[in-house]
Amino acid sequence: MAATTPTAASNLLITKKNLSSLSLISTNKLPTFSPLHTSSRRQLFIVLSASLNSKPTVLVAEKLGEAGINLLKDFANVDCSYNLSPDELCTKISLCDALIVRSGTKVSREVFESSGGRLKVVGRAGVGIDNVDLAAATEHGCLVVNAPTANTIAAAEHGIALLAAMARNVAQADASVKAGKWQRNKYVGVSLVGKTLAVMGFGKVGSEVARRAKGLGMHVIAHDPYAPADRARAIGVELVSFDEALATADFISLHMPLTPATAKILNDETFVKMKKGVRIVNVARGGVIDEDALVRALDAGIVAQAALDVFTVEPPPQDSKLVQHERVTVTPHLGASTMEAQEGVAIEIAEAVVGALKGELASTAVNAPMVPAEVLTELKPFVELAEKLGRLAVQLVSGGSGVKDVKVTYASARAPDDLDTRVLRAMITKGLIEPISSVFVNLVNADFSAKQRGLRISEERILQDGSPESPLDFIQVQVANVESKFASAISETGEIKVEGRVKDGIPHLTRVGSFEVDVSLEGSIILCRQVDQPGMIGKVGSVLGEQNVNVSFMSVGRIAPRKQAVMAIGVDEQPSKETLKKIGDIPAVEEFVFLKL
Ligand SMILES: NC(=O)c1ccc[n+]([C@@H]2O[C@H](COP(=O)([O-])OP(=O)(O)OC[C@H]3O[C@@H](n4cnc5c(N)ncnc54)[C@H](O)[C@@H]3O)[C@@H](O)[C@H]2O)c1
Ligand SMILES: O=C(O)[C@H](O)COP(=O)(O)O
Repeated sequence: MAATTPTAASNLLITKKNLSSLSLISTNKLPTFSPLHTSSRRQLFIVLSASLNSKPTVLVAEKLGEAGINLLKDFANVDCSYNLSPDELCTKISLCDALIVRSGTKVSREVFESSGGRLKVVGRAGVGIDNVDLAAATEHGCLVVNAPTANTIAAAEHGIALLAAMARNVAQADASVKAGKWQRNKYVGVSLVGKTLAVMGFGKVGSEVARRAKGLGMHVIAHDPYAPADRARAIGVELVSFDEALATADFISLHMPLTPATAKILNDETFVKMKKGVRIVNVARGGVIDEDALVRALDAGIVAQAALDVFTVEPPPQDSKLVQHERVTVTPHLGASTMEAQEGVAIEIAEAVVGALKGELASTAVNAPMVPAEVLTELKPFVELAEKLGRLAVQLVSGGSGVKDVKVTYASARAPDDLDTRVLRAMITKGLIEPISSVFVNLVNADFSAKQRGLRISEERILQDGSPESPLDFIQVQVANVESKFASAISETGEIKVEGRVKDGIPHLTRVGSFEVDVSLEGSIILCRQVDQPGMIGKVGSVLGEQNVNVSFMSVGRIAPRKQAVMAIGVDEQPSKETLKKIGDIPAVEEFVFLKL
């Protein structure tokens, strides 16, 4: 009877029944464990795989500060090609590992599709990522990073510049003088001091604008459904409802991101709720204002003036009524355009892109879990453990049983709030999916890939007594409603169960089904169920030794003496089919499975 069932992951199942001849080999290899054997340990946060061997190529599609370009050049081939048409970008992208843009380049789904899987990182040299199709990036496993802090002050200063320039008609008066006129009465402005400014969006830029406006003697209120009231209070700003902000403000300054919820948030309906003669500044995104409605509100005298740095379509059409309106001051998206901000943004994005290309987890990732460096260092061995448990669990499923329901249990002495499991879940998902598919799973697309495959992953935390020094005691992965090619992997409750711990920084498999084992998760593993009797370790070890397969670790878990036992054997090399057959031929061996890590 044929004994092997090779799967997509080249696993081998040999059951005792299927074996014919028996041959015993003398023991010539003692089981050894080398905790220093780390050569097979893989980079944990691989965002890139192919480019690690050769210099990656970074396409810089918009002007970037020199310091950033130099940083990139130290690590990659840098192609600075500005003003590419969408077609040219799609053509070039298939040769690039990373792309860096500002707000002027649309990184559409077509760009990701055209990349043929090579594009691994998109760096947005700035804050707003509304020009990047994030869903498409995630589906293609492409990390998107931004530079969220370096241009904050520049944007806030530009907001204040527009506020003051608008109030004193600076742009209009300048144009008038240059046209040979001297209209001192026409350009009488309004004062800022004592006026109420409503900051809409109290994030990085909004709070800096608020701080500066207070310095100008303005009464500042803010609307932001997600901002903590104490942060606002700390700089003397009261958080109010949207309607209250509209009803009480003399000036409104917009600082929220463009999202489905904020698109055209200022529209015909909301303009009528404003104080007559309100003045509006927008350095956020053009799309948060219904621009036609703004023209109507200006003409109706509801809005006295507007100062706009951003537009729904950039550049706006030349004959735009809004841009040409005499009470509107415009700048061509200059919020981030200071020498200082552009150098800062360039360095911030170059470091993020190079880090991502090196396989490090970016702290400014937009479409992947952001894990602070110190947390990551602590979680690193558990991340490796998580992926390997996923790999083991899925390889234990017998062909034909679709994996749908996976339960992950994290046992820890830390309070749930102190343990961010997103990275661990992503790596378990990677382990579960990669051995049985051609999909490349990373932190970016793990949840998406699981959903695509109908894989439901539920998570449970067990709060343990003891010191919370280590983030986790053990991780358990259970696959429900499947059969196993290694019957002993099925627990008392009917699921495939594998459990692991980290010992001395090395991930270990510590339970299979109901059997306690202890094998370091390096190289590959043979699980073997046998009748517990003397000499078994030696017999299996000698079969492997004879074939020059190095055993790195061996452990035996048993129900009771002389009853059934499960032996877990770590091997550095992949044993041949003949070797595995010989193991199965050992009389006491009832079933065994070879699992690749
Ligand atoms: N003109 C420029 O050159 C320039 C430069 C920098 C930033 N920006 C833009 O400015 C905006 C703010 O940037 P940031 O760095 O301060 O971002 P941020 O994420 O720090 O702040 C955005 C704030 O908006 C809040 N918000 C979300 N939805 C809201 C809603 N419906 N109503 C009110 N507030 C809401 C968020 O809670 C957050 O506090 C972004 O759109 C960014 O793209 C423009
Ligand atoms: O979102 C941003 O960071 C600003 O809008 C700046 O965009 P820019 O990089 O195109 O100047």
